Amino acid sequence: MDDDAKEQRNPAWWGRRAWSLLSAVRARAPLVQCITNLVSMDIAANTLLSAGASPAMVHSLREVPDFTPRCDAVYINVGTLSEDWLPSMRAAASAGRPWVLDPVAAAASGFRMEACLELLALRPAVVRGNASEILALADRSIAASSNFKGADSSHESVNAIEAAKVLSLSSGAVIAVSGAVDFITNGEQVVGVNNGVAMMQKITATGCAVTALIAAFVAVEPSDALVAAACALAIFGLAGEIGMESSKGPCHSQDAPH
Ligand SMILES: Nc1ncnc2c1ncn2[C@@H]1O[C@H](COP(=O)(O)OP(=O)(O)OP(=O)(O)O)[C@@H](O)[C@H]1O
Ligand SMILES: Cc1ncsc1CCO
Ligand SMILES: [Mg+2]
Repeated sequence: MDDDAKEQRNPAWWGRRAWSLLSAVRARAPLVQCITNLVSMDIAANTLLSAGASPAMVHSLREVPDFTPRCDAVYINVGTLSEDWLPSMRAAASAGRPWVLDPVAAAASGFRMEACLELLALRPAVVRGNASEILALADRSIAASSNFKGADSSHESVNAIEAAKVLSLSSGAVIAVSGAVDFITNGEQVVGVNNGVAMMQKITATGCAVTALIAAFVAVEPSDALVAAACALAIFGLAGEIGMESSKGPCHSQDAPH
């Protein structure tokens, strides 16, 4: 192992990298075009703004030729995919900007799976999904799994590490699997991020929001998507930990005041 790889095993190195990339986002305010699902638009835009980036929810095919080349990164999310939006996704992914894919519920239908695989062939810098989504992209037979939960994961992230490595090597993208521990791989190295709180699964589109943040980090560190993705996931997880300290979380019916 060379000196740089040894240094990367040091948690202090990761802390410094995460802080320096967040500082770069704040200083440069990268413009991130988001073609994302209707559920996630607010939380993704607010996540980008809170980190210092500039979000733009621009999804018309007619705007892509003018707008996408001016962006620092592109974020594409298939959560509420329709036939109308797929051409915009294809065009924005092909515009020569670094881009990041969120394959929400990839196994939900043949249409969605084909769209994800087609987009994957357009060379995203990073794909961030939950364990079920990454497993399904790596092996379509997982799509037939009986405990399929749509946009939610029915698998643990640790059980998708090998699939993520295979998918990374076959696609050329860095693959990030979110969960109790987030795992990020370029097919050889695997980095684990242990931040976050379980409550984040109970807020819709937190996964979509962190993928948007990954796009902002890729915008300021396009030459090292593995580090960009891992640092974005760590910062987002830390934000969740800080939020947990001041929040009581969602109110279940048995806890509600009578
Ligand atoms: N058990 C857990 N403990 C700590 N953090 C978690 C846990 N589960 C998820 N997270 C964090 O929550 C965020 C969203 O990850 P998750 O895997 O739930 O995404 P997702 O299923 O794609 O979400 P969505 O589709 O709602 O956007 C990530 O930052 C992840 O690290
Ligand atoms: C609930 C849901 N359905 C489609 S996208 C989305 C947001 C979480 O992925
Ligand atoms: Mg998701």
